[in-house]
Parts: sequence; structure tokens; C-alpha cells
Amino acid sequence: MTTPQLHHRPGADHVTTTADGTASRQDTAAAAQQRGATVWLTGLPSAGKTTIAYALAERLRAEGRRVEVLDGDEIRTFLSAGLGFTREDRHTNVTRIGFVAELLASHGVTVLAPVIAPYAASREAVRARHGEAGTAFLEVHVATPVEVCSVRDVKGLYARQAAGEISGLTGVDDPYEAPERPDLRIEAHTQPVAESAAALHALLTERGLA
Ligand SMILES: Nc1ncnc2c1ncn2[C@@H]1O[C@H](COP(=O)(O)OS(=O)(=O)O)[C@@H](OP(=O)(O)O)[C@H]1O
Ligand SMILES: Nc1ncnc2c1ncn2[C@@H]1O[C@H](COP(=O)(O)OP(=O)(O)O)[C@@H](O)[C@H]1O
Repeated sequence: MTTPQLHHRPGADHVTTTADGTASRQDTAAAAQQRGATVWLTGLPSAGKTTIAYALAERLRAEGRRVEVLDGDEIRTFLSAGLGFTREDRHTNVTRIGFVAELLASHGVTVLAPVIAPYAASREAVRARHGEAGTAFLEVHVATPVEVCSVRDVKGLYARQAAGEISGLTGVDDPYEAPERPDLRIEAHTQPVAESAAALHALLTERGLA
């Protein structure tokens, strides 16, 4: 007897059943049929990556999709605790997030990763990993210019850098290698959040991922 070969990790191994066993099996079956993807939102601090990711997540969830947001900040508290902002540490952080994202996406989850990922080589490594596994990967550049980001300054990092309290801030005194050919570039400073989320949603739909 030949053992069936799985060419892709299946998405149906999280079966939970209700008392009568019907409704959630249907939900699980529907979710398992969804094609997952990783959507990586790269850009400077305060560019709007997280805000746009959560707006898109809300819309996708309302449509019945399974969505996870892998927020750079949160990941650094757990998965990447102890890592700093050297080139090496950022690369490690990005590839770790890419690893988890691919796992989830291969199980039908739409993964949104609002993570700076300043180095093209790190993003390329994540894309390659997805490619090897046959998992969809979209690179989205949230292209808010540093002049706008530094005024928003959600976490006060730009002010602290200007005051000499910190150094190595992405886009100011640390590199940011903007994607040359992203799947989508969002000029987040020229349009409202809802419009940016809609543009991303349209891209997912066009690629058969939403
Ligand atoms: N030096 C320096 N440079 C850049 N960012 C800094 C720095 N120090 C702290 N932070 C804050 O760390 C948040 C998470 O960063 P990431 O994990 O996305 O960065 S990276 O991809 O590993 O480069 C990142 O979150 P966002 O502002 O949401 O992008 C920053 O607020
Ligand atoms: N058009 C816009 N698009 C996205 N964010 C915007 C916009 N206008 C203002 N903002 C604000 O800019 C800030 C961006 O912060 P955040 O989403 O945390 O950025 P990042 O995750 O890139 O560091 C938020 O406070 C958000 O409300």
C-alpha cells in the first residue's frame, strides 16, 4: 500500500466540535479551505504599519477569515525577548517572525506582520522560505516619509533620538532599505487608514487570497 504524500501542511488539524458536532466542524472545514498568506507591512517607526494591519484584520475577520497580527512590538516581548536593534538582531527577529508567519499561513491563516524589517536581505529570506513551502507572501511598503513619521512619533523615539538619548533609530541614524518592487506601496500619509486597508484588501482579492 502506498502512503499518501502530503505536499503541503494541511489546515484541518484544529478540529473542535460543539455538543452536536456540526456547526464548528463546518466552520473548521470552511476555514481549512481558505488559502492563507503572509502580508508583511514594512516601513519606518510610526509609518502606520500597525494601524493599517489592525484595520485590515478587522475587515477580514468580519468576512470570516482567520487572521493573526504578529506585531513587532509584541513579538519583541516574547518570541524575540532579549534581542536588540543591531543588524544581526533585527535579522534574527525578522526571520523568526517569518518562520511563525509561514507556519500559520500554511494552515490557512492570513498573517499580518507590521514589522519594520529594515534590511532587504532579511525580507528576501522570509520570502524565500515562503516560496519553498508554496505559501503566499506579499511585501507591502508603508511608505510614510520620515518627516511625517517623526511628527507622529507615537512612542517618542524620534524625539529621544534628537535629544541624544538613543541612537540607531531606523530611518534616522540606522538604515532602512525601502523595497524596490513591493507587491504594494501604500502612501499612508496621503490617504486615510480605511483607504490603505481597502487597497490591501483589493490586492488580496486580486491574488485570490481574500
Ligand atoms: N532603534 C530603534 N529602531 C527602530 N525601532 C525601534 C528602535 N528602538 C525601539 N524601537 C521600537 O521597536 C518596535 C519593534 O521593532 P521591529 O521588531 O518591528 O523592528 S525590526 O524589524 O527588528 O527592525 C518598533 O515599533 P514600530 O514603531 O511599531 O515600528 C519601534 O517602536
Ligand atoms: N493616514 C494614516 N495612516 C496610518 N496611520 C495614521 C494616518 N494618519 C495618522 N496616523 C496615525 O499614525 C500613527 C501610526 O502609528 P503605528 O500604526 O503604531 O505605526 P507603526 O506601526 O508603523 O510604528 C497612529 O497613531 C495613527 O493613528
